[in-house]
This record gives sequence, C-alpha cells and structure tokens, in this order.
Amino acid sequence: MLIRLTTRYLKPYSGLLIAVVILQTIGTLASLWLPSLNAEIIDQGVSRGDLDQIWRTGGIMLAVTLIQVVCAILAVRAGALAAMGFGRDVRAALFGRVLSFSSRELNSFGAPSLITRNTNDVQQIQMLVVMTCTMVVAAPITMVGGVVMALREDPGLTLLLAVIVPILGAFMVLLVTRMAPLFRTMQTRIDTLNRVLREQITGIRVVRAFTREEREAARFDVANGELTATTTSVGRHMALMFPTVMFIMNISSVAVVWFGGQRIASGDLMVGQLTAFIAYLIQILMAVMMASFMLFMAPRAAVSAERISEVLDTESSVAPPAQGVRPAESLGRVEFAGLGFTYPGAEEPVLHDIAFVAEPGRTTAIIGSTGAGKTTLLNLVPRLFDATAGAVLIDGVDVRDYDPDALWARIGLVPQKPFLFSGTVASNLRYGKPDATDEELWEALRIAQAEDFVREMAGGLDASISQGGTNVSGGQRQRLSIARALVKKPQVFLFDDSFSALDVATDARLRAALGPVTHEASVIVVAQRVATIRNADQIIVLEHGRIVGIGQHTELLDACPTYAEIVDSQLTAEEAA
Ligand SMILES: Nc1ncnc2c1ncn2[C@@H]1O[C@H](COP(=O)(O)OP(=O)(O)OP(=O)(O)O)[C@@H](O)[C@H]1O
Repeated sequence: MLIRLTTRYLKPYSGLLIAVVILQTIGTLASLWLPSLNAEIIDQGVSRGDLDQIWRTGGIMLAVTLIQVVCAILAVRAGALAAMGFGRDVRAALFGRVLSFSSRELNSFGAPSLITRNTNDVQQIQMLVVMTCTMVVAAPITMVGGVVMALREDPGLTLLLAVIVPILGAFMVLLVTRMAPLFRTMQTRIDTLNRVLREQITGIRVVRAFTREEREAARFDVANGELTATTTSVGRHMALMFPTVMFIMNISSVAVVWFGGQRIASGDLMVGQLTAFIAYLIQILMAVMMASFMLFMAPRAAVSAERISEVLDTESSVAPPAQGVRPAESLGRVEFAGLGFTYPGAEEPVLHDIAFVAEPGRTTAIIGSTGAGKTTLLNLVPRLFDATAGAVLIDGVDVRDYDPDALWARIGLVPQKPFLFSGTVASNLRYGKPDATDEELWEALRIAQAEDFVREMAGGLDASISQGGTNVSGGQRQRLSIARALVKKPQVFLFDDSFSALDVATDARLRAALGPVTHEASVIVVAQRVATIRNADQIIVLEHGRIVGIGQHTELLDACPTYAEIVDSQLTAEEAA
C-alpha cells in the first residue's frame, strides 16, 4: 500500500527526487572524504611540522565542507518540496473522493476518521518521504563508503565493524518490530479521541442540560488515557533507543581506541589514521541508526497508507454513470416508480413499492408518523442514497443515469437539519448560484420570510454566519436555508420538514409567498403539521414505509384512516390549546 501510494503520488516530483539523489550522493561522498583529509593533516602536516601541507589540505577540507553544506541544503529543500507537494496532492485526492461519497460511505467511515486520515495520516507519510529523501541515498553510501575508507585506513581494525554493526542493527530491528503494532493502535486511538471530542463539542448543550459533564469528562478521560498509554509506550521505546545507540557507539569507540592504540604502539598505525577510523565508525553507526529509524517510521506510515488507500479505493455507491445524461429541457416531473429501499446492513426495507408522480406546478406533500421513511424517500431524489428497488425518474430519466451536475442543478433541497456554512448571509445564499444579484437574494429572503431579521442583522447580507449557522435561531436557520434553495431556482423543490421550526403564522405566510415562485416547479414537502400541507394538490400518507393513502385533504379524511387519525390528533391538540 505504502509503496503503491508513494510511487503514484510522487511521480510528478520525480525531477526533484532525482535532484535529491544527485545532491545527496555528492554531499555524502564529500563528508566521507573529510576524515581522510583530517588524517593527512595530522600524520603528514602536524607530525612533520609541514605548515604548507596543513594550509593546503585545510583549504581542500574547507572547500569540501562548503560543497557538502550546499548539497545538504539544496537536497533538504528539494526533498521538502517533493514531500509537501506529495502531501497536498494526497489530501486533495482524499477530499475529492470523500466529496463523491454517498451517505452510505460517509456513515461507514465516520467524519472524525475521515478528518484524521486527511490530516494526521497524510502527515505520517509525508514525514517518511522527508526522511527517505534525507537518508535513502546518504545511509547506504555512508555505510559502504565508510567501510571502504575504514579498510583503507586499517583493515585489521575494520574487523571490529563486523561485530558492532550487527549488534546495533539487531537492536534496532527488535525495537522496530515491537513498535509497529503500537502505531496501528495509536492511529485508531487518535480516531476515537476525535470522535468523542467532536460528539461532545457538538452536543455540549445537551450535555449541560442533562448535567452529564462528569460522565462525559470520564468518557473523554478514557479515550485520552488510552491514547496516552499507547503514546507513552512508544515514547518508552524511543527513550530506550537513543541511550542504547549512544552506548553502543561509545563502547565501540573505546574498543577502537584500545586496539588502535596497540597498533600505534607497534608502529602499524598512525594517530591521524586512528582519528579518521573513529570518524568513519561514527558515520557508519549513525547511518545504521538513521536507516533503522526509517525502518521504524515505515510501519507507522504503512498503517497510515492503508487507511488512506482504504478511502481512495472506496467507490462511491452512487457512482456517476460513464455517460451521464444532460437533458436540455427540464420540467421537473418526478416519478417514483415501484421504489424500495433498504439501509446497508438493515434486515428490513424502510420503503416498499412507492409509486406516485410529483407534477410540475403542483405541491406534493408527504405525511406520516416519525420513522415512516419520509426523509429517506426525499434523499433518494438527489442520490444521497440509491434506491435498492425500482427507480426515481426526473422527466422520465432515471436519476442514476443523470450527469450528477445536471441532476443537482435541477434540485433544491432544504434538509431536515438546515446547515449553514461559515461566511456571510450572502455567501450562504449564493451557494447554489454564485452569480445571483443582491436583488435576487433579497427576493428569496422576502419569500422565505427572512427579510426582516436579515435587515436587522448588523451588515444585512454581509452579516456574518458562524460555522453551522449557530449564531442564528433554529427558525432563522430554516428560513435562510429555504432562501438558499429559492435563489437557485430549481425545477424540483424538496422541503424536508423545513417549516417545523416556524410558528403557524410565519409558516402560512411563507407557503403563500412560495406559491407564485414555485408554480413551474414540482414541490415535494415533508411535514408533520397538517396545517402546512392541507392545501397541497396531492398528499401522500406513509406508514411503515408504505403508501397508505394518496389524495387531497378532504378525500383522505374519508378514505384514509391513518390520515384521519393524524388530523384528529393535531386538531384535538390545537383545540385543547
Ligand atoms: N442511516 C441510517 N441507517 C439505518 N437506518 C436508518 C438510517 N436513517 C434512517 N434509518 C431508519 O429508517 C427509517 C426511516 O427513517 P426516516 O428518517 O426516513 O423517517 P422519517 O419518516 O423522515 O422520520 P422523522 O419524521 O422522524 O424525520 C427509520 O426506522 C430509521 O430508523
């Protein structure tokens, strides 16, 4: 997964990666040369008092260092550019994929997990790419080159490396294998923490109203504690890593000085050569450590890559057709043809054999007890889900055959839970028609009975709206959301219980104002209140996902006991009031 993902998304940056390889090679070769030059200064310059040689070799060392520094800076820059670009592209791909998801996929991943995947998981791989760019060339060249240079200085001492490197390598591999499963747990626990936190922040008012702060704090503590435990465990392994590596390095240096000292005494080795040998030893061990460090980052990035690929490889269950239909003419006639729907994983269908037509210029109301399937029915029109039996047709074309943009352009949906984006009143109203004029916006607000309160808001159309529209009341949010659908001027209006937060008088005024603007569109209204729908041209009565009555108010009163019962219960309530 990791390799597939990185090769695919790093392809556009291959030029930068080649530059990294070249620069790293030059830089690493330069740093491998330095200890040897240093040895020459000590053995030939210092010991013989040859000042010229010291200046000459010192000058070469300075130039080599400069080359090494410049190469390192450029390599890190190129690597960072490639890694950041990679991160941006993966995030964009993930976001694009999530946008195409239907409610089914969104529910199955869950918003918090999708957010973690798009941020933290991408970052893990990005870090690995940065590390790889820094180390992938340098580590092997240093290891091989270091051994060659060390052999040049003293083949006998080089045998020590055959003992030290495997010890360090084995230790690092052991550590990495123990840490890999911890990383998997860590990503899931970050997901859980995000989920709990998000739920608590969104539901803070309910938490307060039910004085459940302590219980929620305890729930957060559990999630927080679990993440802390895993992270601490990772930290403990890391804490073990550095001192152990330093210990191995220092012991090795002592061994080299011990054996090297004896060889100097016997005249087989010079002081400068020993210094160079120690420098090579440290370079090699550092390379082994860095390579293992990469090994240790790789499992975490692999877990993240799996999580990202899972999203990227998930096909939306409402995939657009290969050749989407874009009919030139549009009337907005909506036909439900023998429609059935079962939620994923559910045993029973929530809609059975729904058949009726919503004609343009007419209002079709859907009423029924809660859980009867009204929202589900509306959601099948804009393909938030796809029907599992039968079809929804707009102007005779199955919604599944439409080009998605053409389909959505025809539909103005006002959801049951109206959602506004952070921005201004105007930016929210222009959501479906970016080029709408201010006059169009005011007209929509007038019809939606929102003109008065928007005029009173500081800034009017430019008044700010906070995320989710939490700085306006529930009823105001509903009206703004209705105005947003009106600005779009669609052929099919879907109002999902959109008048529920309005008082009876506002509800009546809004419906009266809607009449003239929706006379050419089909209007499908889901409502709980009989008063909202009693004048509809056609009322559909739903019960347990089945149509139990179709007709106008007076017809249904006689013909449909369920409808009569609903009317009866509401009238009694109103009369009682
Ligand atoms: N995402 C979902 N997954 C599984 N079942 C669901 C899902 N959404 C709704 N349901 C079930 O489908 C049935 C119909 O729900 P729906 O929201 O369509 O009812 P409704 O008539 O709009 O209710 P209300 O008037 O309360 O809004 C309910 O029994 C509900 O439990």
